[in-house]
Amino acid sequence: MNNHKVCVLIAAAGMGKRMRLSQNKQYLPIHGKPMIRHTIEVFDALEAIDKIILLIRSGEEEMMRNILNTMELQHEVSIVLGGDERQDSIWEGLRYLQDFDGIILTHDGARPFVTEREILSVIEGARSSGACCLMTPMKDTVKISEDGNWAQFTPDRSKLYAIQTPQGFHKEVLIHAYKQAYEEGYYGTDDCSLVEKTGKKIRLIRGSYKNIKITTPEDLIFADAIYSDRMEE
Ligand SMILES: Nc1ccn([C@@H]2O[C@H](COP(=O)(O)OP(=O)(O)OP(=O)(O)O)[C@@H](O)[C@H]2O)c(=O)n1
Ligand SMILES: C[C@](O)(CO)[C@H](O)COP(=O)(O)O
Repeated sequence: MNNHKVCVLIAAAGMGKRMRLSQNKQYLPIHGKPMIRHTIEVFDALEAIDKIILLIRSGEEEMMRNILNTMELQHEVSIVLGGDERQDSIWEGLRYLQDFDGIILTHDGARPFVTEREILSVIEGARSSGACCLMTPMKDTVKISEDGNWAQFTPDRSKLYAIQTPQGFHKEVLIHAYKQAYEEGYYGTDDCSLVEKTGKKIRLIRGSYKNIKITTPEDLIFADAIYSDRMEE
């Protein structure tokens, strides 16, 4: 698998409802540049990446093309329309990649602070294990509740990991998992959960607490701090 090509599917076709804005959060500025541009730049800088596919919302083609036109890209970036849920968007990317064979990375456009080192570790994990993702050990105590009002129980924190993207797969592993998920009507919040359901084990790779997903408004405060910290490194 060492010589196999690597393609990244960047999911940017969400609404960003939890940001409570009238626009898709992908275009919000972080230190003067749209969030999605930061994300694309990290992957574009890597020689280990062969293809970049951007999953976007219908109606946002011009906005995305304008951003790409202002960048000095090393890679050709293809734009593909996403679907209703994140899973549907990734599936559209997989359908677009029918002739591609190799390693597929999936990444959230809303995780602009991923590093080159983390991406390379996921490519290596995908090559050696077939399926992997970045994680960080849980820092908080987690409770299970059916209704959000009353706690049922507290899982053992030493066995809990917060899962991030990129997630990396041999293409056939991911395609098999997606087909099975759609047959079973299963929707997951990440790609690894679909692969787990096929019985395949997922390799967990230690990531960084800085690889946050911009999800709610206060994440922009953390984003500014992480960006400033990076500039000082
Ligand atoms: N139909 C969708 C839904 C989500 N995503 C992408 O998946 C990533 C992770 O999803 P999330 O943070 O939940 O983003 P949104 O769906 O945009 O946010 P919300 O759930 O608050 O609406 C984001 O980069 C988002 O653009 C996507 O490509 N297609
Ligand atoms: C894939 C993911 O980033 C893993 O943490 C996340 O689950 C996607 O975002 P969502 O908020 O769950 O849609």
